[in-house]
Amino acid sequence: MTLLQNLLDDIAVQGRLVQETLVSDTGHLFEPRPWKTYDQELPPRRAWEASQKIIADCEELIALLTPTKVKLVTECTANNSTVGLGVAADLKIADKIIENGGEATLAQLARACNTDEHKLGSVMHMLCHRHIFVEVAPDVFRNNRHSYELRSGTGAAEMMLVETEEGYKAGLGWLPTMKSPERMHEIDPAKGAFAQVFGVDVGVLPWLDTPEGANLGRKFSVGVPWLSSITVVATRTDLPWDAYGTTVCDVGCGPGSVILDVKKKHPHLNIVCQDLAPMIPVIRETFKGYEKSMKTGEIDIQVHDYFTPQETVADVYWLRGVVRDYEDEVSARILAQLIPALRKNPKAKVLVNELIVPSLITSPTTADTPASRRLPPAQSGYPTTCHMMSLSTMVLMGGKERTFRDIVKIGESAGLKFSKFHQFRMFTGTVEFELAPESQRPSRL
Ligand SMILES: C[S@@+](CC[C@H](N)C(=O)[O-])C[C@H]1O[C@@H](n2cnc3c(N)ncnc32)[C@H](O)[C@@H]1O
Repeated sequence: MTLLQNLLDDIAVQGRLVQETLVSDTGHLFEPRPWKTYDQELPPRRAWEASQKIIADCEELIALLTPTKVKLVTECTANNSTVGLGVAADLKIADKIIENGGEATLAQLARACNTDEHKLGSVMHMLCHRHIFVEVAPDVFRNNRHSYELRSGTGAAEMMLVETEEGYKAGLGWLPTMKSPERMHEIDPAKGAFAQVFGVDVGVLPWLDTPEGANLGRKFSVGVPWLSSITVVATRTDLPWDAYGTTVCDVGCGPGSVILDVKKKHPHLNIVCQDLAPMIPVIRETFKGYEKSMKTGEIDIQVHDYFTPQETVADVYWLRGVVRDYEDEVSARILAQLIPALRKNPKAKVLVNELIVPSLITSPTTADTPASRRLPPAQSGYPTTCHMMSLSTMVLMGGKERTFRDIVKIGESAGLKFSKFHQFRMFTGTVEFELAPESQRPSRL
């Protein structure tokens, strides 16, 4: 069978599976409201897996049915999708449609935005083709499920603007960084694409505190919580939090909001939040209202440098977005610092939560096999989004996004043993480790 036949057949099979699982809950792209199952909760695992296969196969089908020159032109002009989304976010098109009673003509929108009607039309028509907004009659627009999220108050528009403004600009520094003999191997954000383009010698985070960075800082403060909210449902749902024991230690916890969300869903858990001293007031702010739990020890906030031996004995050590900031040997040093505590509780698990960069291997014998059947199971969902996110975080924040195998290698060199991969119904995932037997640990540990 040809690739075309295989793709069409598989899409039909997986499509039936999604329909059978969701029954009458079939979603929409027209109404200005979320599809609860996919946008606010998580679809049943069976439906999610079938959806992933359909997405992978549809992407491959589109590549197959697109002439080469059209494919390349589409890819090299895809930045204009970013340009258009930036326009919609900045001009608050979603709000203007809502304020106009849920529907607006192009002329009304152009007037309300004080801009050129033809230019705005080019953006709106392009976005409608990408299923963000819907054109219900010639030059008459409404919000659909995706554009509705861009309304004020959600944080989505601010996150879009981080990427469509500073992220977009910083992207131009990626290739020069890759070609620079001095900086090509650097993961330090102060030497990365962002710093190159903005002409600074600091990473993006310290830059937020400068007068020039204040506007990005404002967008970050609203947009990043929105971004975190995407992964939080899978974080609290797609790990067997009830099976690990009673104490979770969040190492390098940041504001602590992620682990608080886990605690809310699994109230029996005691949580220990660890970060450096400057973060403690921020963590305390997150846990305002939980003073009683802090008194009983159910919630403990600790100053801890993760480059020093772990003293808190817990059942799970949760590290989210920590190892991505460092080179392999430094990441391994952080994980190895857990060993003294793991020795005291050898059943404890170490959970490394990151973007798990996907791969799509096509060998000569699988050239006609649909993409969905070639996707390895131990990697993030939404592979295309994961790749985009992975590049965008490295462009803006530096660091190193890794594959499943890369992360397992780091764990093993830290004296841990891989125990399980947890595929989240999301573009992040978790690699679970435990203490390796003494004989399998590197001799220095
Ligand atoms: C990328 S953030 C991740 C935060 C959090 N885990 C999350 O997912 O939102 C890394 C965190 O590690 C903290 N950190 C940096 N160096 C540290 C160190 N040596 N010891 C402990 N925490 C550290 C930072 O303050 C920051 O909160």
